[in-house]
Amino acid sequence: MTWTAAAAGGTPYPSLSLIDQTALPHTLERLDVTTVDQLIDAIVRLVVRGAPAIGAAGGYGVALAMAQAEREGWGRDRLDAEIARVRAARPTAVNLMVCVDRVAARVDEGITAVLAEADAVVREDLEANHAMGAHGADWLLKRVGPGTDRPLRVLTHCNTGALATAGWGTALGVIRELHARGRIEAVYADETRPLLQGARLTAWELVQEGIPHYVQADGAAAGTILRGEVDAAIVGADRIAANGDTANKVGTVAVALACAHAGIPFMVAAPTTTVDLATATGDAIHIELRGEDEVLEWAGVRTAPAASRGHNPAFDVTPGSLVTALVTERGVLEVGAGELPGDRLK
Ligand SMILES: CSC[C@H]1O[C@H](OP(=O)(O)O)[C@H](O)[C@@H]1O
Repeated sequence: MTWTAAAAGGTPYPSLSLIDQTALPHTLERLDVTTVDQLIDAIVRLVVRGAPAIGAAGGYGVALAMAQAEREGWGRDRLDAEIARVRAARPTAVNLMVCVDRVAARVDEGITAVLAEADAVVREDLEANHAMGAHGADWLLKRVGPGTDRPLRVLTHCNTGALATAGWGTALGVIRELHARGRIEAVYADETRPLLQGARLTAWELVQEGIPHYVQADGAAAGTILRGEVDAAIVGADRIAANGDTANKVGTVAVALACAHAGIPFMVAAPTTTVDLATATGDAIHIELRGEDEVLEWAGVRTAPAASRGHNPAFDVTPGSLVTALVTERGVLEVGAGELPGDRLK
């Protein structure tokens, strides 16, 4: 995502340019937003998505609100209310709240300071992803096939790559690092119903990088794991509670349960901006319920009978006891073995 000041970009107003992830993998398009409403719509429609990416977009959203406030003559109360709307655009990924709060704290210093803080959020996330990739790869290579140089077969769920972050990725960042070290045999990418972030976005990123992979139905994941066809599962997170319970894309907890039964590592990779020590357990995490039509139709074509209702939680919570390894930019915690996020991660 890139910020363009009105003078520089030719747009009549300062704008935030976003890759439109709803158009991938077939077309690479950008959406330029200039208002708070347009940014919120882009977050809700998953034009921009992924916990760190919506956190970064939220940070720039503070600058967008300030520019709109100047154009439209808002007072400070209206500006604060509009920033709060950005903060609340999606409820589960704590990165959105953390990053908006961090950047909004500099509003009184003016838009240049706000943009500098939003840029810092992006820079730090990219640095965190590379650090996470190295920590995660180091841990996995010690744990799986120790003493051998055999490549790994890994499973991942949803999209946790450059599209979902400031770049490189979280779980997909670990996979990129393993590939760079010549240690990936194949990636099994869950398609990730209902919006297909895996089939559309993770597969697109893996193709860009030449990383061998298979797209599979979400329902195939447990069988793939129990048949011993993968060595580990690596997923992202949207909010990690103080006890290690982890909210992530719906379907993740099934992967964790299968890994536990098969005795293979279930790794969560997330920056410390995703750890929410103020939330004690996963029971307190607000799980976003999305529109019924996302599960009742595809590409605007109804797939279920007209009389059917849809149940569409966007996330589920994996108990910390099932998390073999939590990887952040600060290192690896073996949550399932009793190590907890706590202050060590802040
Ligand atoms: C790198 S965090 C990505 C995280 O966000 C995704 O959710 P969504 O596509 O709805 O934004 C999914 O839970 C991923 O693990």
